[in-house]
Amino acid sequence: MGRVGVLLLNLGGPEQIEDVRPFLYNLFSDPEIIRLPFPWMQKPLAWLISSLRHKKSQANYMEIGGGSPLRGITEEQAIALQKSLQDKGQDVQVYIGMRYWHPFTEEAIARIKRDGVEQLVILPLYPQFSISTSGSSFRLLEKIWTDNPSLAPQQHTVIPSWYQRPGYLQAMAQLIARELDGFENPDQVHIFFSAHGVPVSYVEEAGDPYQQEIEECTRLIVQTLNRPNRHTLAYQSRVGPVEWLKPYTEDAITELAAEGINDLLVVPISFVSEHIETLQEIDMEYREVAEEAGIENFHRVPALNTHPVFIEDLANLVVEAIDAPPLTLDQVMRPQKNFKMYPQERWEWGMTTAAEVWNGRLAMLGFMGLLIELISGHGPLHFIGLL
Ligand SMILES: C=CC1=C(C)c2cc3[nH]c(cc4nc(cc5[nH]c(cc1n2)c(C)c5CCC(=O)O)C(CCC(=O)O)=C4C)c(C)c3C=C
Ligand SMILES: [Fe+2]
Ligand SMILES: [Fe+2]
Repeated sequence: MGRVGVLLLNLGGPEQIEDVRPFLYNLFSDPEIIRLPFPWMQKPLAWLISSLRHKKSQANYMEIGGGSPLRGITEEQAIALQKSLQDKGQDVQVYIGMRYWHPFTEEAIARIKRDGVEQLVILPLYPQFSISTSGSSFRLLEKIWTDNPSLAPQQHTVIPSWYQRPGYLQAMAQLIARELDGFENPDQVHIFFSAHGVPVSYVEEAGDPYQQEIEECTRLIVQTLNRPNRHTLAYQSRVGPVEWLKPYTEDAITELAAEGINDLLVVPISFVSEHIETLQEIDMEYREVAEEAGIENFHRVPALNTHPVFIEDLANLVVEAIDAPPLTLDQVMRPQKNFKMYPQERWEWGMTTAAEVWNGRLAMLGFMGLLIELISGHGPLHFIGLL
């Protein structure tokens, strides 16, 4: 066996307040985050959204100290994983490839090439697969290696998702049990699983398995926890005007409060590190929603970060992947290529789904034109004197 490397894939986050705008630009430039019919629209729209959103986003990052802790935590996870692999007799180098901020995936691939890694294990730090997260990073890797085949390692294997791993489930159950036992009446606490949302169209039109994996993951954590508490699953962090997976976290919290729930324990489940959505959105925004709705005791389970049971399980997962027959990017991405993706749809006449989608697209184009005109002060409506 040649030199082995592990590539940890993650989202990345702005490290300082000035990074927020270019970070948002990178995020919205990703066609897996905003699915548009024409590639040429992607960059102008990314520029527009990052320009309109960055102030609000910066204010949120200011509330957690001016930047995302994601890079630091991911680096600690990489060090802990490498150590755990060494303890198992595996001489493996661990790399980090972020999708939207430093260290970028491209940088990681250059280092992997320079170090002469021959066999690469690709491990996303997202327990559940989504087109918008792991899928996006896989697509980027595919592109890097297609554009420059000399950068590809001799052999690679992909771990698409791993939410059903026993160590991950045990670590989550341990953290939940510890928080439950901090309440006065642990059995009366309502456990509230809050997953990052995605637009409904990802699941219903593009075939994203994310919702199904989140539901299954919640079921397995509850089973592993083996406590009598009631629980709810809801989706947070909605962005933009389209419909996202429901119930929305804020609505579900308000409904539970109306039912008379007094003790709520929030469990973030789509991400294994502390980040803006746990530290600001849950700890500040949703806490306020809950308290205003009458919930007296609002607690949150910390993210796994470098929980030893979790890291040990990741190391076992890597060892198993090294020994198993490889699962290539092509094999993992092939089912996605058969999904109904917007730009590849075939046209049929009448009020078909495709017609509705095109109505939506044209309306969106008009809306974008209007926004650009409102911001720039130039355009056809100004020309004919309507603005
Ligand atoms: C599994 C986790 C995540 C999914 C699924 C996901 C989908 C998704 N996200 C956006 C838009 C934004 N995400 C932002 C930050 C962000 N997203 C995730 C995770 C998932 N996203 C994380 C961990 C972070 C935070 C990184 C950090 O800085 O700590 C942001 C920026 C923050 C903000 O302005 O609110 C946006 C915007 C979409 C549109 C989407 C699915 C289509
Ligand atoms: Fe996100
Ligand atoms: Fe948010």
